[in-house]
Amino acid sequence: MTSPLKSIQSPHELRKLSRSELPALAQELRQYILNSVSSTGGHLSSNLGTVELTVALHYVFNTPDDRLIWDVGHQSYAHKILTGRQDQMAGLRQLGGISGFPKRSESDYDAFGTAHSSTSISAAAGMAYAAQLKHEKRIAVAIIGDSAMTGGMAFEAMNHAGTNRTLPLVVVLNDNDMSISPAVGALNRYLARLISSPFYEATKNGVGNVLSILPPLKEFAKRLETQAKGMLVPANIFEEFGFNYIGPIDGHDLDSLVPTLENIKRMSLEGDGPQFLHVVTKKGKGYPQAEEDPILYHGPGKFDPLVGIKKSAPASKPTFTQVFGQWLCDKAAADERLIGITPAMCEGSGMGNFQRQFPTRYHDVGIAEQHAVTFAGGLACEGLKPVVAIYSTFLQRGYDQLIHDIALQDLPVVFAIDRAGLVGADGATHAGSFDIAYMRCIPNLLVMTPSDENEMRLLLNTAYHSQHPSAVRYPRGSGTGVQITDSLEPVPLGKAVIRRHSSLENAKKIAVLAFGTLLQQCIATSESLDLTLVDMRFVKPLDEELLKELALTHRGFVTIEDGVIAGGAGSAVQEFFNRENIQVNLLQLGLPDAFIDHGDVALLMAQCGLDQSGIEKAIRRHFIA
Ligand SMILES: Cc1ncc(C[n+]2csc(CCOP(=O)(O)OP(=O)(O)O)c2C)c(N)n1
Ligand SMILES: CC(=O)[C@@H](O)[C@H](O)COP(=O)(O)O
Ligand SMILES: [Mg+2]
Repeated sequence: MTSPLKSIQSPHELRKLSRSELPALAQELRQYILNSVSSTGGHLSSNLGTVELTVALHYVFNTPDDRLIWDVGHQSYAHKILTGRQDQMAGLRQLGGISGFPKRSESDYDAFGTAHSSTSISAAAGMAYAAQLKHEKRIAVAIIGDSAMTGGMAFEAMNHAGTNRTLPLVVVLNDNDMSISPAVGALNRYLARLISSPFYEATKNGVGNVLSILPPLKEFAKRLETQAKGMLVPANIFEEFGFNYIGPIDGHDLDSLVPTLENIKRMSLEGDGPQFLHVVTKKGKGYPQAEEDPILYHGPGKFDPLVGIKKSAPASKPTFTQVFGQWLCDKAAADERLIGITPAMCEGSGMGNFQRQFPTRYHDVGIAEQHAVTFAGGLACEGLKPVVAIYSTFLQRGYDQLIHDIALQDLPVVFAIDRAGLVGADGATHAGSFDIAYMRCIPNLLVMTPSDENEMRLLLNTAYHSQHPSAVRYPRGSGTGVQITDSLEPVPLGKAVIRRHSSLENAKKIAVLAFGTLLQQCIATSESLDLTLVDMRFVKPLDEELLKELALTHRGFVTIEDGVIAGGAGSAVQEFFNRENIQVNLLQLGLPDAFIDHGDVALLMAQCGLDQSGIEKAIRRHFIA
């Protein structure tokens, strides 16, 4: 039997199929995704849940002329497979392979690069406005998840777009009642009410049933399939924002999806203004283990699909995230003022145990980093001790709040910044490359860079005991396996630690000033080249006394950090020496002024010259050659 999927190298082939052939294609596509992702790792449950929706969207809309913008984009594998990248899925998220998110440089069908949540409606609105202005008959479609809708940007976009009564914009809300964790917030409750309406109950058994619950409103028959609900019940929030709300409909039923989307397309082209389709899907659909546990299967590594993910024995070396989670619980047990906050990254930030042990002091605020930061500020004003656990890349979303609401008011909020440095498979959109540079320029904010997981715990204590806003940044993945203290005591603020003294004569001594875990990559080199090795611990405040002392006896300095060189810790050291009018020969090592794509972290760091041999080569080239 021919494989419909194999014959599809673009949506043009897809659109030649009859509607009755689509369910078989969807089933094959789902199996292909399961087989592919289980062998490469990647985002799974969200992709299994959007198979039919993706087929229907490319079947109905004239892509790539009609634009599809996938919010977050972690659910875009079916889209990638249907748009000519089926054979590239084997290289998903690997060095030189395709991205795990839509990427404009990868395909004409990837209308907008996504990965950070809640941007799709803004981008689609821009494209719709452009089509309107240029009198082009094209529609921009944003596909956004129920949790991504909790990102304020989504409503900023709807507020703006909703006033344009002829805008060719379509928003498809993919409502699976899940974020990575269970969905949270008032919006989630509101959506649940919309779904619990009799209208949806009826449509679950086919659109025809809808007629059975509606009075014989002949004059509306023409539009029943699409907006019956809006005619019969009070306007809902999306209609109040100026969108024509349709649904909710079953997001796995192609016999509902296709005709409804065809009607929406027609209304949009007829100038009926912004349309909002609410579809209900199941995260993990079609793979029982993922349906059962969509959290575990949100972003799995490689696994045997016949068996499912096997709970692995605890690793010999805990991850930085796990060490943070343990510290958080220990600190919370010792201090009832501690409040733990996550913007929708509970598991990823290691807060599962804290949530279970301290439910009243745990806040998952949804995908709302701006709110998370300022909410913490409010708590701090009232004498509580908020700890915001946040990925480096996602803190970028709350940058003004960090400056304006926290640092400017010198509020003692702790920022536990995970995924600092390169993150690997998620690539440039998720790299924590910029946090040292973007934080060290902020007055009052203390910036700490632990060199291992034990140091992280000590610096978290130091941050917690500080009267100022404080950030501790640490990388994704395992620590060094160092013995971890159970201390809850701080270390002296701003004090660096000399890990090794050079035995060379003063005129030949070189000091490596390590900020963070790259210190580990410098140990062997400092031995082989007889260097002084300093664990700087603090980017702000710098250990200025130590720097002055070292400048008296060392002919050269190397700074090293897993953040961008531009404006990073090395620049702080250079600025200090300049301010003190101390002439030094300083080599700054760190990430280049570039976006670093996805791939194995070790390979990427080697490419950046930040592995052991690269570091040694740079030092030799600068000081010894
Ligand atoms: C600004 C931002 N914060 C957090 C994340 C991490 N993140 C990725 S997917 C996801 C949940 C998305 O939920 P939803 O939009 O409902 O899509 P689903 O996974 O349910 O398909 C989160 C929190 C992100 N990508 N961007
Ligand atoms: C799509 C998204 O933003 C998250 O799922 C992210 O990929 C999680 O990253 P970690 O795997 O590092 O927790
Ligand atoms: Mg969801």
